[in-house]
Amino acid sequence: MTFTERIRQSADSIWEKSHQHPFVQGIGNGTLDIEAFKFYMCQDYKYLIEYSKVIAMGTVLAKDLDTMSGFAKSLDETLNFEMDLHRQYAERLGISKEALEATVPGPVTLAYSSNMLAEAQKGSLASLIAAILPCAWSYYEIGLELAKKPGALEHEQYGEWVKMYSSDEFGSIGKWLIEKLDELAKGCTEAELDDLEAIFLNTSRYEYMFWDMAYNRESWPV
Ligand SMILES: Cc1ncc(C[n+]2csc(CCO)c2C)c(N)n1
Repeated sequence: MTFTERIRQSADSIWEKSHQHPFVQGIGNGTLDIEAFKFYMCQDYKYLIEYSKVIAMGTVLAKDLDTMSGFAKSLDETLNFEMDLHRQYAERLGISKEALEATVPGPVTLAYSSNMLAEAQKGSLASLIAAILPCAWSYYEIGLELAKKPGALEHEQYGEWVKMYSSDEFGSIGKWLIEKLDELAKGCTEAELDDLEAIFLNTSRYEYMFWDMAYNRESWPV
């Protein structure tokens, strides 16, 4: 079993809860309240800004040009492709560019992005990848699952979302990160692997919490 197969297996019960979450299911069958989706889009936009900074740190921590180049490509894709989806949705849903950018990150968004940045700052590329891998990987898994549902890809509101996250482009980012982490894991001690697994599990939990936060449109209590 590869290292990423091992951590995917230990995160299975968390990922299953994300797959079954009413927000995710609602995107797939088209019943999600559009107000929850708008809330999600705005929070996710702020999240992706911080995610982009983590990816940029990947280029700094990379030990070879190929890896630097992979992170640079992923940075470009996040800022100019994935975030374009959000900008287009915002326009269509009547959210101005200013309002999108002025979104105040809620507690889960802030905790999640701060945790990724903190793991990246520990200075090892393996920790950084363990902290971001569930993002790319779980969205691709969810995208592929939802794309199988009748009508999901053609849905007036959520079809574009399902199309983007089930696309080969997104799949290949996840696969690239999986390969990198498996390569790096070969040089790690068992204690280091346990640390990486814990980082991966925490991000998996935050992914679940992000769906839940969006579904409940949760912001600061005071
Ligand atoms: C909370 C949250 N988690 C994951 C993603 C998806 N995602 C983030 S970065 C990336 C890979 C390349 O850009 C993917 C697929 C998201 N949008 N929001």
